[in-house]
Amino acid sequence: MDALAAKPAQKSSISQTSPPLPPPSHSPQQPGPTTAADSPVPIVDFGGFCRENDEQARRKVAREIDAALRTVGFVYLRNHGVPGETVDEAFEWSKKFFALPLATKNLAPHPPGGTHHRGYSSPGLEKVSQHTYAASTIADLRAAAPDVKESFECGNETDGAQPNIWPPDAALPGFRTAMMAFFDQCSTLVHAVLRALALALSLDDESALSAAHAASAFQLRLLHYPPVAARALRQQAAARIGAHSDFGSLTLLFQDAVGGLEVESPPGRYRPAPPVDGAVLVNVGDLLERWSNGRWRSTVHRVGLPAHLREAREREGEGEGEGEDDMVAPRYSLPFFSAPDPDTVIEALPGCWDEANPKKYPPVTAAEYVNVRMNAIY
Ligand SMILES: O=C(O)CCC(=O)C(=O)O
Ligand SMILES: [Fe+2]
Repeated sequence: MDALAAKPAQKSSISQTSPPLPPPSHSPQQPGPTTAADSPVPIVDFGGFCRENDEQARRKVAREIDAALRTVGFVYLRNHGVPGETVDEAFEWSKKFFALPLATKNLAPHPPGGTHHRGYSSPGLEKVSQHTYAASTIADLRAAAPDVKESFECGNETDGAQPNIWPPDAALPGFRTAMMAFFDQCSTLVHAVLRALALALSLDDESALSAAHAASAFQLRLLHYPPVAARALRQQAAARIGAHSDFGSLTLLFQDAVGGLEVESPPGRYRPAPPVDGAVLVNVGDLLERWSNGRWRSTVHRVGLPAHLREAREREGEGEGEGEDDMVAPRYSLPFFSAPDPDTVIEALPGCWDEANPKKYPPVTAAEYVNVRMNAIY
């Protein structure tokens, strides 16, 4: 199947007869319990959504996720259904992959350009940015503050538009099978969260959003941020991942214990989104923000100095202090990006617009939008 081949764009037939669910009883400005003292990201127990016969519990979860995505654009889900051992194993495989010699990793090279996003990218190949720049500008940005990371991308084995690029099986036997098993678990979770979002909007068909992702042409990314001098991150001579928003609909993020992820919420202020034991972080991408007519926020985020190191520094004052030359521990994370099927026309969903709140964005197909963004980062 050629998922990105130009099929005629199909009009969305997603419909809704009742208004979206009302927000939860706590104010949307304070959408529920959060984790670190200064983290704005709420924690929701997703287990209730999986209780098929408990409509009240399912609606409560849908309302809580809706409230979090409307305010912060990020939410932690507990009891998300991806077994803890599976997540741990995925991290182990990622560590084994990145521990291979560079020459072996380069046997699965990421192709040049941004349209075939698979395989291994060595440190410095990708510079994530929020905007579409000319190639020379991207080169300048990279030289000024390189993203100190390496990555491996893989997708659905059925995605003919972007075939996977694996290292030879003998280099890491079992890697491919394990990655695809993890991929399937993550896909299942994305489809479940999409059902919760459809319920939040009171769409007639709870599977309408999930159905618009029927091809599951998603992307699993293994990320390794090697140790880096705290000073370089502080002085912005290097970045782990620069400030950006994601392109697609929903991103799942599993992170190790190191920390350093920050979300820009409220606008103009970065606050931590630290690892939460047993929870997955879920965030909205640009296409879902457009599709929801801005109801759900695609929030800018970045990875830099872990909060405890920044706090220590603040306590020491701004001068050259102890720990200035410290190395920040290596960090591993596993983002999983979903996007609607390429020919899906992204325009305001029912329940997300009316006369008082008209459609904000012109329609665009998922493929058109993602291609513009992808070409800006390689
Ligand atoms: O490594 C992380 O925690 C974040 C990664 C991320 O934001 C991305 O790959 O888009
Ligand atoms: Fe991201």
